[in-house]
Amino acid sequence: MFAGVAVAVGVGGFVANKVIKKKSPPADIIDGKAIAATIRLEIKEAVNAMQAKYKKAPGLAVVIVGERKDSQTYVRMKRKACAEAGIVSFDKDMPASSTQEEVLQAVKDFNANPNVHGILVQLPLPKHIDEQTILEAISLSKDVDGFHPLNIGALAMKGRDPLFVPCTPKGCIELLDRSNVEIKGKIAAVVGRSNIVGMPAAMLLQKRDATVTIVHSRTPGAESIVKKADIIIAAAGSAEMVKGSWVKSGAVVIDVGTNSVDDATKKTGYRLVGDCAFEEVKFVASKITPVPGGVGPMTIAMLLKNCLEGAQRMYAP
Ligand SMILES: Nc1nc2c(c(=O)[nH]1)N[C@@H](CN(C=O)c1ccc(C(=O)N[C@@H](CCC(=O)O)C(=O)O)cc1)CN2
Ligand SMILES: [Mg+2]
Repeated sequence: MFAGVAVAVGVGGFVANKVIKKKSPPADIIDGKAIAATIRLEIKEAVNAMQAKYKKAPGLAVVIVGERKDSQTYVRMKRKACAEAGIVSFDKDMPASSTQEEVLQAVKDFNANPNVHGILVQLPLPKHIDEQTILEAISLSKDVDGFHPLNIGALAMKGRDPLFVPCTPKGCIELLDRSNVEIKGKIAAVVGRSNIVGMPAAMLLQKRDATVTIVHSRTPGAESIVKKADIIIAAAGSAEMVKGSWVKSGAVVIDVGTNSVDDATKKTGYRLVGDCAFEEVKFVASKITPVPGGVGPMTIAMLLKNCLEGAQRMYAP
């Protein structure tokens, strides 16, 4: 944001009024990587306490179908995070040619395994597999991704709480809470309406007494709606879509996007950018998450938290 400051400038006895455009100071950075690291330590302590008391560790089944590089990276990160927290991971790596029946069977086997407290199927699945059918086969009490329609339904209802809340939206709320951002009574805009982020994020904000608008690709005047928001969750999956001009001065911006864009200056040939034009938005917002290092690490921390909570419900209901 630019603040117009009128100053008197003297030049060789000549004084003129000149407006100097002064940039607002940049937003505070919400350090998701650091917050996630703190949460992962908290989880590790709780896992140790569970071991000491019940001689049991939480178990997480991680199912991946196919060889997508990004999915393999996320699954590797999840398994490493489990190991560090003392959560036992049960691996099921299946070829892209697996049939829907084979994936269903893997889920059913994990449903029946008493040492498994959480089951996640990495998304997206290969095209020939019906995602919804697989997600609905996961036992409600092990649905650590929170994608089962009954968990989503409870999230949508007043007076009901789901057994599990989807990890990325849960991470967004945790970032707001741990950054002392009040949600109650605030105007919020969620950009994007996906089942795994936008829609549940909107429901969570509403449950916390924010007034929420979901903006999506068919929303007329999206910019002017977003500009009214005190809290913006950008989850459209579109690189740098939310410009500085879309953001109200002082708004808090949570950027869920992880879009890779070509960058010849990088060894990898690409870099990650969010759904917000960070270099513009940071001069308008009061707080903002970076990409990478914002919401992404929280997704994994919340997965561990959900798995721990699932195990705690089984041993100490
Ligand atoms: N079953 C699920 N599938 C998918 C989910 C999910 O929650 N459950 N979410 C996404 C991918 N995802 C986890 O699975 C995920 C995405 C990004 C990150 C992350 O830490 N990103 C880092 C950058 C990592 C990099 O360098 O590539 C960051 O933002 O700092 C973690 C998890 C889709 N599928
Ligand atoms: Mg499909």
